[in-house]
Amino acid sequence: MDFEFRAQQDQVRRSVEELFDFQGRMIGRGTYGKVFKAKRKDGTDTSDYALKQIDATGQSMSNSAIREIALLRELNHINLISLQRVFLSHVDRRVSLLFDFAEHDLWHIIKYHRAAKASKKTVNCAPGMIKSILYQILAGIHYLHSNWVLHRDLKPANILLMGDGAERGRVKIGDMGFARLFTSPLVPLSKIDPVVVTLWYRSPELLLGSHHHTKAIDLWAIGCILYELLTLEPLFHCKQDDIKASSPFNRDALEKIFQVVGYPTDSDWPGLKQMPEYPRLSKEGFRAIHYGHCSIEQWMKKVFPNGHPSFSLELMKRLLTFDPNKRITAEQALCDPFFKQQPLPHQDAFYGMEIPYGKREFIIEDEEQQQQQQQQQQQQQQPAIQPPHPPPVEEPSIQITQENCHA
Ligand SMILES: Cc1ccc(-n2nc(C(C)(C)C)cc2NC(=O)NCCCNC(=O)OC(C)(C)C)cc1
Repeated sequence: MDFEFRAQQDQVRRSVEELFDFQGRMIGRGTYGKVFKAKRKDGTDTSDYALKQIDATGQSMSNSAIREIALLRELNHINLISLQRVFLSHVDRRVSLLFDFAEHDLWHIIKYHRAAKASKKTVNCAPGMIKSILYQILAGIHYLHSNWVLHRDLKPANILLMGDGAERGRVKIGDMGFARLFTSPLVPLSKIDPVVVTLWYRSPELLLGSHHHTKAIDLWAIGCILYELLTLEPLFHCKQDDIKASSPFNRDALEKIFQVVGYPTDSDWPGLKQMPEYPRLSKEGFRAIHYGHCSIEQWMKKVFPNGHPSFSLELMKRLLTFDPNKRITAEQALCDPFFKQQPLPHQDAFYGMEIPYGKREFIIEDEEQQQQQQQQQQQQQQPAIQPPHPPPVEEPSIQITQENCHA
């Protein structure tokens, strides 16, 4: 080791604590460690950052930190969260990753609209909001897939949206990892932590034991997210299976999928009979005749008898296609006529509307205050009335450019 060089480096290297203010501003946590809302101390820039502190004590933690750094430093797309800096502290063996900060995410946005719907409060959303969000998710996933990176865990909590500022209403796809149970089991996990291992976005091939993660698995999840944005209900809402579920087969999730999409015929999905868990389907009593009348058309007609401006049945059917080999790709989806119809997908998903969603709340560490925080969150189920925002600056909507859409 070049001790002189090391000593010299230690002199100039500024620790993350010296450069950033983040104490007491925890906004997320998981098995990896914690996420703080951070701001530069020297005021050179006033923007907020998400500081992810990984306790790289265990071997697995440092491996995942290395994987996250190695992956993210290779990726660069406006619809993916970006890694700004890495801080290694030898003293406390801690790795700190600095990301751009996203004020909102689809888990909180959907939760807000569900609470508003339940309390009969109307919330005015811009008509093109869902189309813009869907387009931006597809653009980010298309970039990932063209770099042979799969997401594997797309769900609302991993779809972040930038708040007011230069990137207002821009989708940033992230991966928040697994949640760790800190709080008392009193409050159901799905109420306090958006990041829950859930089966709701899992494709039929995974539920039937496929061992290969493919790009098609991400597109299935996008189909489920689109449905949930439109109806505020998860499409395949099944009981939260315990995380340690041994076999991938989940009867509740498959039942839900068949009720909505129908039961796949041999011509729909020639590979069905080869799926590892296929024998369990007939063993557990699943029969095609039970779902004869079920189809997405019939299901969506029930949900939207008069149709919906931000909904394309064709695109949803192509996303929720049983056979992964027939499922639409992100590239094909970006070229769907839906995105060429008015309203065109705007680069600001919140264009033409005020942002009604609250800001991220700080998580208080110790136990007794935690109870207090949960009670506070329960009371705040009612959407808070937000201060008026200046109307958005006129911006060009996303043009369907060549790089996005290879027709
Ligand atoms: C081990 C590992 C963990 C995460 C990732 N990963 N992968 C991706 C892509 C490929 C989807 C862009 C992104 C990440 N990492 C993250 O998104 N890290 C979290 C970013 C900061 N956290 C954050 O913003 O959290 C709140 C609670 C404020 C929403 C990679 C590897």
